[in-house]
Amino acid sequence: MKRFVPMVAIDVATKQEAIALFDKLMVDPQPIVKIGMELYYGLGQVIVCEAKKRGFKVFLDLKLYDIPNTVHRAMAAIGRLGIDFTTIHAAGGSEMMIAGLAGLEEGAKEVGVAPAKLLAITQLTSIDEQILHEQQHVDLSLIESVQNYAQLAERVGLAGVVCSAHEIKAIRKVTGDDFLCVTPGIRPVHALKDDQKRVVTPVQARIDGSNAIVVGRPITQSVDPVAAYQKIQKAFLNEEEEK
Ligand SMILES: O=C(O)c1cc(=O)[nH]c(=O)n1[C@@H]1O[C@H](COP(=O)(O)O)[C@@H](O)[C@H]1O
Repeated sequence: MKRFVPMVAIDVATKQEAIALFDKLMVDPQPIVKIGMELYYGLGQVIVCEAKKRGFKVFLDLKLYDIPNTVHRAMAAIGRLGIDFTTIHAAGGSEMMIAGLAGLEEGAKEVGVAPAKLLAITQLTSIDEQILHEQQHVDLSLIESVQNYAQLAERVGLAGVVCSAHEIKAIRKVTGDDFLCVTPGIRPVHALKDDQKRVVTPVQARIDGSNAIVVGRPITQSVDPVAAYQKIQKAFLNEEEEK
Protein backbone atom coordinates (compact mmCIF):
# COMPACT_ATOMS: atom_id res chain seq x y z
CA MET A 1 0.00 0.00 0.00
CA LYS A 2 1.02 3.57 -0.65
CA ARG A 3 2.43 5.38 2.38
CA PHE A 4 3.42 9.02 2.37
CA VAL A 5 5.93 10.77 4.59
CA PRO A 6 4.30 12.39 7.64
CA MET A 7 2.37 15.57 7.02
CA VAL A 8 3.47 18.23 9.48
CA ALA A 9 0.74 20.71 10.40
CA ILE A 10 2.39 24.13 10.45
CA ASP A 11 -0.24 25.67 12.70
CA VAL A 12 1.53 28.91 13.64
CA ALA A 13 0.50 32.53 13.40
CA THR A 14 3.38 34.33 11.72
CA LYS A 15 5.48 34.08 8.59
CA GLN A 16 8.66 34.05 10.70
CA GLU A 17 7.50 31.06 12.74
CA ALA A 18 6.37 29.17 9.63
CA ILE A 19 9.58 29.84 7.75
CA ALA A 20 11.70 28.89 10.76
CA LEU A 21 9.88 25.53 10.80
CA PHE A 22 10.18 25.08 7.03
CA ASP A 23 13.93 25.75 7.21
CA LYS A 24 14.38 23.29 10.07
CA LEU A 25 12.35 20.59 8.34
CA MET A 26 14.42 20.56 5.14
CA VAL A 27 15.73 17.12 6.03
CA ASP A 28 15.68 13.80 4.22
CA PRO A 29 12.97 12.61 3.79
CA GLN A 30 11.33 16.00 3.60
CA PRO A 31 7.89 15.95 5.24
CA ILE A 32 4.77 17.12 3.46
CA VAL A 33 3.85 20.44 5.05
CA LYS A 34 0.24 21.08 5.92
CA ILE A 35 -0.82 24.71 5.67
CA GLY A 36 -4.12 25.18 7.43
CA MET A 37 -6.60 27.93 8.09
CA GLU A 38 -4.56 29.90 10.60
CA LEU A 39 -1.58 30.36 8.31
CA TYR A 40 -3.47 30.66 5.04
CA TYR A 41 -6.06 33.15 6.29
CA GLY A 42 -3.28 35.17 7.90
CA LEU A 43 -0.75 35.15 5.08
CA GLY A 44 -2.38 33.84 1.92
CA GLN A 45 -0.59 32.46 -1.12
CA VAL A 46 2.81 33.77 -0.08
CA ILE A 47 3.17 30.99 2.46
CA VAL A 48 2.38 28.33 -0.14
CA CYS A 49 5.11 29.84 -2.37
CA GLU A 50 7.60 29.81 0.52
CA ALA A 51 6.93 26.11 1.13
CA LYS A 52 7.12 25.18 -2.54
CA LYS A 53 10.32 27.20 -3.00
CA ARG A 54 11.92 24.91 -0.41
CA GLY A 55 10.83 21.78 -2.25
CA PHE A 56 8.01 20.76 0.10
CA LYS A 57 4.90 19.02 -1.12
CA VAL A 58 1.98 21.07 0.21
CA PHE A 59 -1.24 19.93 1.83
CA LEU A 60 -3.48 23.00 1.80
CA ASP A 61 -6.09 22.10 4.39
CA LEU A 62 -8.95 24.59 4.09
CA LYS A 63 -11.88 22.17 4.64
CA LEU A 64 -14.28 23.74 2.18
CA TYR A 65 -18.00 23.61 3.05
CA ASP A 66 -20.44 25.85 1.16
CA ILE A 67 -22.94 25.72 -1.68
CA PRO A 68 -21.65 23.83 -4.74
CA ASN A 69 -21.11 26.92 -6.92
CA THR A 70 -19.03 28.68 -4.26
CA VAL A 71 -17.00 25.53 -3.59
CA HIS A 72 -16.44 25.03 -7.32
CA ARG A 73 -14.98 28.53 -7.72
CA ALA A 74 -12.94 28.37 -4.53
CA MET A 75 -11.49 24.99 -5.48
CA ALA A 76 -10.53 26.34 -8.92
CA ALA A 77 -8.49 29.01 -7.12
CA ILE A 78 -6.87 26.31 -4.97
CA GLY A 79 -6.17 24.23 -8.08
CA ARG A 80 -4.29 27.15 -9.61
CA LEU A 81 -1.89 27.15 -6.64
CA GLY A 82 -0.40 23.83 -7.76
CA ILE A 83 -0.56 22.18 -4.36
CA ASP A 84 -0.59 18.42 -3.67
CA PHE A 85 -3.46 17.70 -1.25
CA THR A 86 -6.51 19.64 -0.15
CA THR A 87 -9.74 19.05 1.80
CA ILE A 88 -13.52 19.40 1.63
CA HIS A 89 -16.22 18.37 4.14
CA ALA A 90 -18.09 15.20 3.15
CA ALA A 91 -20.99 16.58 5.21
CA GLY A 92 -21.58 19.09 2.39
CA GLY A 93 -22.95 16.23 0.28
CA SER A 94 -22.08 14.62 -3.03
CA GLU A 95 -23.11 17.57 -5.22
CA MET A 96 -20.76 19.85 -3.32
CA MET A 97 -17.90 17.33 -3.50
CA ILE A 98 -18.42 16.83 -7.27
CA ALA A 99 -18.37 20.61 -7.77
CA GLY A 100 -15.21 20.90 -5.67
CA LEU A 101 -13.42 18.17 -7.58
CA ALA A 102 -14.36 19.71 -10.91
CA GLY A 103 -13.16 23.14 -9.79
CA LEU A 104 -9.88 21.74 -8.52
CA GLU A 105 -9.23 19.95 -11.82
CA GLU A 106 -10.15 23.02 -13.88
CA GLY A 107 -7.87 25.30 -11.87
CA ALA A 108 -4.94 22.91 -12.14
CA LYS A 109 -5.50 22.50 -15.89
CA GLU A 110 -5.50 26.28 -16.39
CA VAL A 111 -1.98 26.53 -15.06
CA GLY A 112 -0.77 23.21 -16.47
CA VAL A 113 -0.17 21.30 -13.23
CA ALA A 114 -1.48 17.96 -11.95
CA PRO A 115 -4.56 18.41 -9.74
CA ALA A 116 -4.17 17.98 -6.00
CA LYS A 117 -5.55 14.90 -4.30
CA LEU A 118 -8.89 15.88 -2.81
CA LEU A 119 -9.61 14.38 0.63
CA ALA A 120 -12.98 14.40 2.37
CA ILE A 121 -13.24 15.27 6.03
CA THR A 122 -15.40 12.61 7.69
CA GLN A 123 -15.86 13.24 11.41
CA LEU A 124 -13.23 15.50 12.93
CA THR A 125 -10.91 13.81 15.42
CA SER A 126 -12.12 16.27 18.07
CA ILE A 127 -15.63 14.77 17.82
CA ASP A 128 -16.64 11.82 19.99
CA GLU A 129 -19.83 9.74 20.23
CA GLN A 130 -21.27 12.11 22.84
CA ILE A 131 -20.91 15.22 20.65
CA LEU A 132 -22.21 13.28 17.64
CA HIS A 133 -25.39 12.19 19.38
CA GLU A 134 -26.12 14.95 21.89
CA GLN A 135 -25.13 17.99 19.83
CA GLN A 136 -25.37 16.92 16.19
CA HIS A 137 -28.31 14.54 16.77
CA VAL A 138 -26.80 11.96 14.44
CA ASP A 139 -28.35 8.54 14.97
CA LEU A 140 -25.51 6.54 13.42
CA SER A 141 -22.53 5.47 15.49
CA LEU A 142 -19.34 7.41 14.85
CA ILE A 143 -17.88 4.52 12.86
CA GLU A 144 -21.03 4.18 10.73
CA SER A 145 -21.07 7.89 10.07
CA VAL A 146 -17.40 7.83 8.98
CA GLN A 147 -18.03 4.76 6.78
CA ASN A 148 -20.98 6.50 5.16
CA TYR A 149 -18.94 9.63 4.37
CA ALA A 150 -16.04 7.54 3.05
CA GLN A 151 -18.32 5.63 0.67
CA LEU A 152 -19.91 8.87 -0.50
CA ALA A 153 -16.50 10.45 -1.12
CA GLU A 154 -15.22 7.43 -3.04
CA ARG A 155 -18.38 7.25 -5.14
CA VAL A 156 -17.92 10.83 -6.37
CA GLY A 157 -14.26 10.26 -7.22
CA LEU A 158 -12.30 11.75 -4.32
CA ALA A 159 -8.84 10.35 -3.59
CA GLY A 160 -9.53 9.54 0.04
CA VAL A 161 -10.63 10.73 3.45
CA VAL A 162 -9.29 12.32 6.58
CA CYS A 163 -10.28 10.19 9.56
CA SER A 164 -8.95 8.87 12.84
CA ALA A 165 -6.75 5.78 12.52
CA HIS A 166 -9.36 4.09 14.75
CA GLU A 167 -11.71 4.01 11.76
CA ILE A 168 -9.37 2.74 9.02
CA LYS A 169 -10.35 -0.92 9.27
CA ALA A 170 -14.05 -0.06 9.04
CA ILE A 171 -13.41 2.23 6.06
CA ARG A 172 -11.38 -0.42 4.23
CA LYS A 173 -14.36 -2.78 4.46
CA VAL A 174 -16.48 -0.43 2.34
CA THR A 175 -13.96 1.22 -0.02
CA GLY A 176 -11.39 0.12 -2.61
CA ASP A 177 -7.70 -0.60 -1.98
CA ASP A 178 -6.42 2.66 -3.48
CA PHE A 179 -8.68 4.89 -1.40
CA LEU A 180 -6.51 6.93 0.96
CA CYS A 181 -6.94 7.17 4.73
CA VAL A 182 -5.07 10.21 6.02
CA THR A 183 -5.02 10.27 9.80
CA PRO A 184 -4.56 13.21 12.18
CA GLY A 185 -4.95 12.91 15.95
CA ILE A 186 -1.51 11.33 16.19
CA ARG A 187 0.12 11.38 19.59
CA PRO A 188 3.41 9.74 20.61
CA VAL A 189 2.98 7.62 23.74
CA HIS A 190 4.16 10.32 26.13
CA ALA A 191 2.02 13.17 24.76
CA LEU A 192 -0.41 15.13 26.89
CA LYS A 193 -4.16 15.10 26.47
CA ASP A 194 -5.57 18.09 24.60
CA ASP A 195 -8.51 18.89 22.31
CA GLN A 196 -8.01 15.73 20.23
CA LYS A 197 -10.39 12.96 21.32
CA ARG A 198 -9.64 10.02 19.00
CA VAL A 199 -5.85 9.71 19.23
CA VAL A 200 -3.45 7.01 18.03
CA THR A 201 0.37 6.59 18.17
CA PRO A 202 2.41 6.66 14.92
CA VAL A 203 3.18 2.94 15.29
CA GLN A 204 -0.49 2.06 15.77
CA ALA A 205 -1.43 4.21 12.74
CA ARG A 206 1.02 2.19 10.64
CA ILE A 207 -0.32 -1.11 11.98
CA ASP A 208 -3.88 0.01 11.31
CA GLY A 209 -2.99 0.84 7.68
CA SER A 210 -2.88 4.63 7.58
CA ASN A 211 -1.60 6.01 4.25
CA ALA A 212 -0.35 9.21 5.88
CA ILE A 213 -0.30 10.68 9.35
CA VAL A 214 -0.88 14.36 10.13
CA VAL A 215 1.09 15.62 13.11
CA GLY A 216 1.15 19.16 14.43
CA ARG A 217 1.92 20.11 18.01
CA PRO A 218 3.96 17.01 18.94
CA ILE A 219 6.47 18.29 16.34
CA THR A 220 5.98 22.05 16.12
CA GLN A 221 5.85 22.60 19.88
CA SER A 222 8.70 20.24 20.62
CA VAL A 223 11.99 21.71 21.86
CA ASP A 224 13.59 19.89 18.92
CA PRO A 225 11.08 19.71 16.04
CA VAL A 226 13.49 17.91 13.71
CA ALA A 227 14.23 15.12 16.21
CA ALA A 228 10.52 14.81 16.98
CA TYR A 229 9.68 14.62 13.26
CA GLN A 230 12.39 12.04 12.56
CA LYS A 231 11.33 9.84 15.45
CA ILE A 232 7.68 9.94 14.33
CA GLN A 233 8.64 9.42 10.68
CA LYS A 234 10.72 6.34 11.54
CA ALA A 235 7.99 4.93 13.75
CA PHE A 236 5.46 5.36 10.95
CA LEU A 237 7.49 4.39 7.89
CA ASN A 238 10.43 2.25 8.90
CA GLU A 239 8.74 -0.18 11.22
CA GLU A 240 11.07 0.95 13.97
CA GLU A 241 9.18 0.80 17.24
CA GLU A 242 8.69 4.01 19.18
CA LYS A 243 10.98 4.17 22.17
O1 LIG B 1 -8.00 17.92 8.21
C1 LIG B 1 -7.20 17.76 9.12
O2 LIG B 1 -5.98 17.75 8.88
C2 LIG B 1 -7.70 17.44 10.45
C3 LIG B 1 -8.88 16.72 10.52
C4 LIG B 1 -9.28 16.18 11.76
O3 LIG B 1 -10.28 15.46 11.84
N1 LIG B 1 -8.52 16.43 12.85
C5 LIG B 1 -7.38 17.19 12.80
O4 LIG B 1 -6.72 17.35 13.83
N2 LIG B 1 -7.01 17.75 11.61
C6 LIG B 1 -5.83 18.65 11.54
O5 LIG B 1 -4.66 17.95 11.91
C7 LIG B 1 -3.80 18.80 12.67
C8 LIG B 1 -3.55 18.13 14.01
O6 LIG B 1 -2.71 18.92 14.77
P1 LIG B 1 -2.19 18.43 16.21
O7 LIG B 1 -3.41 18.10 17.02
O8 LIG B 1 -1.43 19.62 16.72
O9 LIG B 1 -1.32 17.23 15.94
C9 LIG B 1 -4.48 20.16 12.78
O10 LIG B 1 -3.92 21.00 11.78
C10 LIG B 1 -5.93 19.88 12.45
O11 LIG B 1 -6.53 20.95 11.76
